Amino acid sequence: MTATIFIDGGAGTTGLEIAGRLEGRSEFEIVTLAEDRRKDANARREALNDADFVILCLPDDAAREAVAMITNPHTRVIDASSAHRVDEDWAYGFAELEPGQHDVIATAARVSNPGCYPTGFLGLVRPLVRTGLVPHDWPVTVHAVSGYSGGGRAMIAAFEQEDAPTAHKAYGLGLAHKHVPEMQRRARLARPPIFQPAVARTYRGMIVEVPLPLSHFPRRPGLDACEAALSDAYRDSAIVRVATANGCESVSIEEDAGTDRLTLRVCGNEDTGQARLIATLDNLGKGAAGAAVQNLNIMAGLEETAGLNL
Ligand SMILES: NC(=O)C1=CN([C@@H]2O[C@H](COP(=O)(O)OP(=O)(O)OC[C@H]3O[C@@H](n4cnc5c(N)ncnc54)[C@H](OP(=O)(O)O)[C@@H]3O)[C@@H](O)[C@H]2O)C=CC1
Ligand SMILES: CC(=O)N[C@@H](CCC(=O)OP(=O)(O)O)C(=O)O
Repeated sequence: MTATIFIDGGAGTTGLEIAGRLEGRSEFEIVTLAEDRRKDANARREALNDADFVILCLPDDAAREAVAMITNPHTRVIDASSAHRVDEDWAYGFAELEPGQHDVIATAARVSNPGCYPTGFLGLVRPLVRTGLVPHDWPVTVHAVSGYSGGGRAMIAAFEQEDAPTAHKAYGLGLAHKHVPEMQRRARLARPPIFQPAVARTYRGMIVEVPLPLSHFPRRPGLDACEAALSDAYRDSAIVRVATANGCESVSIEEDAGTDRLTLRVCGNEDTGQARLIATLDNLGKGAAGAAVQNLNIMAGLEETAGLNL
């Protein structure tokens, strides 16, 4: 049977990426609103309640508004925005993050996609906190650089104008980025991480880095122990990969651009006991549209990686 999908915000950056991944999939039929009706509340309400699956690719407020419009108990929702990422009534849509999370997503009516930065951060940190290699009350820091498509249509337009504003810009300087609560809660850390985001003049891709002074931790884990914990956590995943130490020469922001993968590296200096954990992903891939399609596959009982570019 064909399931109907309504992508609210389907004309935006993430919505178009999702539609591209669903093209040619006979299991799904995408419902689209004409350009002059795509922001019409009545048209949206009807589409939201008629669809088997709704994927929200909207700003946070519009995503909350869309959810409030849904009265059909059979409509299942995937929200790509940050509106519901720490809401306990929503399943967290990062299937590889915790044992059993795949099954939670499979039966959920409401699934919140993780943020792009938290995907890299949590992929690196959560297994190390879970296994006790990193103390849960450690004051973790995270530095990350994103391609400019991470800021949606407005940022794309700004970076693509003739006098593009900059090549590399640090932002979130007030340390109150909206991803911080998600990072803290989903990593199960006692303190909010210090998050230092930046955006670069490349369209897509990102690097997320977490430096760790391993020799200061009670268990003094080596780089090998950290890498082994990550390899073990993702041993069954075709999407999350752990690169071996020979991938520690250098890493580019484009490493996983154009794919739906998440690649993790444990680099650093064994002698000083300092680690540099590095995640690469596409902000529009595993950071948004790839994750949404993965969650849709899981919810629909289909092959998890169908339609993904690995
Ligand atoms: N870009 C990325 O890398 C990532 C994005 N996300 C999240 O996904 C969501 C979408 O982001 P993105 O695709 O980048 O943003 P865009 O700005 O590219 O797209 C948003 C779309 O939503 C439409 N829209 C806005 N308000 C309404 C409304 N009330 N009713 C119907 N449509 C509306 C916009 O139309 P118009 O342009 O005409 O206003 C636009 O087409 C955001 O919550 C974002 O945080 C998550 C992870 C990564
Ligand atoms: C470069 C850039 O501006 N990136 C966005 C995050 C993009 C993203 O992950 O969207 P969500 O917030 O829905 O997760 C930002 O920092 O707000």
